[in-house]
Amino acid sequence: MGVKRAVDEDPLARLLAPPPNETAEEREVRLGVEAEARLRSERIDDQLRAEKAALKKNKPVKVLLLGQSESGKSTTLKNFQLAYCQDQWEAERASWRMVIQLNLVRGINSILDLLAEEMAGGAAPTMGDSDVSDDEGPPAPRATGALHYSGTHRLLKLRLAPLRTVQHDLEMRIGISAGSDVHDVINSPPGSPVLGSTGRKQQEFFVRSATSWKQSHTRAPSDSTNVKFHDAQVRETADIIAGCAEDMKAIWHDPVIREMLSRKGIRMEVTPGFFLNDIDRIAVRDYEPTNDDVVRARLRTLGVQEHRIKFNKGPASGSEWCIYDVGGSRTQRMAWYPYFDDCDAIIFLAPISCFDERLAEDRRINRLEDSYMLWKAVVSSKLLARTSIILFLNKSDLLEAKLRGGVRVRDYVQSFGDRPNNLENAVKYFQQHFRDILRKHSPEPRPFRAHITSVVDTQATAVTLSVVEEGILRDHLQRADLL
Ligand SMILES: Nc1nc2c(ncn2[C@@H]2O[C@H](COP(=O)(O)OP(=O)(O)OP(=O)(O)O)[C@@H](O)[C@H]2O)c(=O)[nH]1
Ligand SMILES: [Mg+2]
Repeated sequence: MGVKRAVDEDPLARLLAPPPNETAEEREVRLGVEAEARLRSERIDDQLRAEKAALKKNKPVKVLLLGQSESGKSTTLKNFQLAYCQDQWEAERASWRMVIQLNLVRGINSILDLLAEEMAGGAAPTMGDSDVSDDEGPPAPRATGALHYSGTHRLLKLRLAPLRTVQHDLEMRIGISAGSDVHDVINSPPGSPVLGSTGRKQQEFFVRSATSWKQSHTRAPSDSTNVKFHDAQVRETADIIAGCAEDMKAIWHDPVIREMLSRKGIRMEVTPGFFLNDIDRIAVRDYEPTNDDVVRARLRTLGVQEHRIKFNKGPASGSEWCIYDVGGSRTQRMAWYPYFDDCDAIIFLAPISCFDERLAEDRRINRLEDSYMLWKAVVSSKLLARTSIILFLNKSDLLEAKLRGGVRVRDYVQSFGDRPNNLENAVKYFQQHFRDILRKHSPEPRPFRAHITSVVDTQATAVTLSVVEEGILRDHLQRADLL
């Protein structure tokens, strides 16, 4: 009765209602037509749903690599590229030669700078007077006796002078290829806890574009004169570096120089990106970078660089990912914000070996404290409340080397207390701190996903990445209502 009244009252329903004098035969035909129409409509709905799902599925997975400078973001990206973009990796490998040569030459030039300063009677070579003195930590043992710099040091300094020009040429070549200015304002060579803060104008090198400096090496030569000139430059650089090999080794292994570095609290042997233990292999005329060299090469990132990776194997096979590698120094962090929107996952790199180091860009800030602070900002962000966050407690190899070398965590992190000073305890302690921050500050409860990493170890990192990829993809599909 109710339906009848509704049909009577609704003009559209009245129009579509079956005729009152419909015969049984007509009714059967009408019902058949209606059933077919319903089926067709359902098929169209299914198709639309499938298309929408495919669209969502094909939407690239957006991943941000975050963390302070030198935390290992670009190195993590290289692990993705090595695993999934092999052709491109092979094509670009040779172009990294310039960067690796530059890393090595910069390492030597940094030592020469310090030596020149010492020989000119600059900063006294004691830990107490060095830049490291403003680090928190144990009172510096006073080094006894002045260091004696001999004629050999003077001679080595002179004979290695051509490396200044080599550094400049390499920076120009990489920088010009990238079409950008080549110097940063920060006075710190890579990875060094101390170098560069003595007021010297040794500046860290970066290029603005992620790819153009590599393309210049891989693209077809357009002008044969230019190509000849370029090849001659490459040969000349390799010749000079090879010619300096013995002197580079001599200065690097010199006991007085080692003592000078040690008194300044500089541990170049555990400083990534200097290649000082590889002089024999790299300072040769026909040097070809290995995969490992490329992974370890240091080129500072400026701004935010987008890299697209189409996965052809592994758990994420078939999906396309957009990975953003960002510059991590304090002045660059404002540039991250626009990328938070619509971001599927963040891989947050926290270098746990840095508990006794300070930021190159602000010597008042302990690097571990800076990582805690950044982590807190990321996990407490409302904008990122639905973003998967994965923590890499990175540089665990360097942490182990430091602890084995006798550096005590409790001298820098008082609350570490009397726990045994080994890798296992230190990692557990730092990890717990990151977990506590997440529990306390995440706007919604979210799982704490952490991995202990050393991203220069590509084999171990490949295993970690496959676990990470699977998790990120699952979250991505869940977020798109596809699971
Ligand atoms: N031994 C060791 N070295 C590492 C590790 N992760 C990164 N490195 C080295 O640390 C240096 C800095 O790494 P990058 O990946 O360039 O750091 P980043 O986070 O991209 O730094 P910015 O671009 O300045 O923000 C490089 O020389 C790397 O080879 C690690 O787990 N162990
Ligand atoms: Mg980087």
